[in-house]
Amino acid sequence: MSLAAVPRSAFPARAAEAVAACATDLSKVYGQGETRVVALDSVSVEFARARFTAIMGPSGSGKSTLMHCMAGLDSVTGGSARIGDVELAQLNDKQLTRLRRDRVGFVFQAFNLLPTLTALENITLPMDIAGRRLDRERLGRVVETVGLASRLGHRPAQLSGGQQQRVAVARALAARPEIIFADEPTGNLDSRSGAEVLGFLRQSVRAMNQTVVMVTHDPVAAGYADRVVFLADGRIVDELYEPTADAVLDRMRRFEAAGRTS
Ligand SMILES: Nc1ncnc2c1ncn2[C@@H]1O[C@H](COP(=O)(O)OP(=O)(O)OP(=O)(O)O)[C@@H](O)[C@H]1O
Repeated sequence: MSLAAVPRSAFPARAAEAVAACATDLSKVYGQGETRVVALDSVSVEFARARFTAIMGPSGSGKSTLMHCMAGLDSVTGGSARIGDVELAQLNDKQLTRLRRDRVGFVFQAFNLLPTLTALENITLPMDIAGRRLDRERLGRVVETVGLASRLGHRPAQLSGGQQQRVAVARALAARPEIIFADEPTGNLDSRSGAEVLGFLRQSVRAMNQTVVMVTHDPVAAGYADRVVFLADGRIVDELYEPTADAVLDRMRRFEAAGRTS
């Protein structure tokens, strides 16, 4: 393929930034006939390495679908989703499972911890399952970063919601994934615990060069990111670098007003 034929991303990373993951003309359609929904409509976007990117947009705009397609949790209808140089559509189920296990970290709104395991066992579980050697230095650093050193022997029920989410963040970080996808990670937390978790995610980007992509409804949460991309009706409509919560809120209001008049 000639270079001219390579589709350029409509929302590329900044010039000097390496790309950790990207979508090119990515489409996702659910259902057919009367129940047909175009959840993603030709989305092109790059997610820069060692950066914290937030995905925002109104309910139903396609945020979770984009994240799920990029993370190999859902198949795409058209276009391409890549992690590094791996084209997800070309992987079979087994290869996708391995990619998610070895190269991707997840943080969900529900903390998804195993109740019978201690915090430490939850953190190391993915590596145990993968048969990977524990990187003790990394683990120590992660545990210190998320402030869990005194809680490692506790089970999830003995931890607050904020602490449980910190365990989930530590679990995602410990395996040193190429990219972490976080879906509303503060959705179940009070604002103080939420701020802590967001601070740790940001710290992992700054101190450990982690790449984080986070779906959120919350302009305050998006204010922790380096960049916000805005989705509306399955399309990326705008982006904001070095966002503040106020600037994000202002942009969201403008989209909502435009949506009401169009
Ligand atoms: N499994 C599915 N089957 C059918 N339609 C779906 C499915 N998942 C999502 N959709 C539809 O696709 C569109 C985008 O949904 P998605 O969950 O990605 O939006 P979202 O921006 O994450 O919304 P929210 O903020 O409410 O979580 C919506 O219209 C939704 O109803």
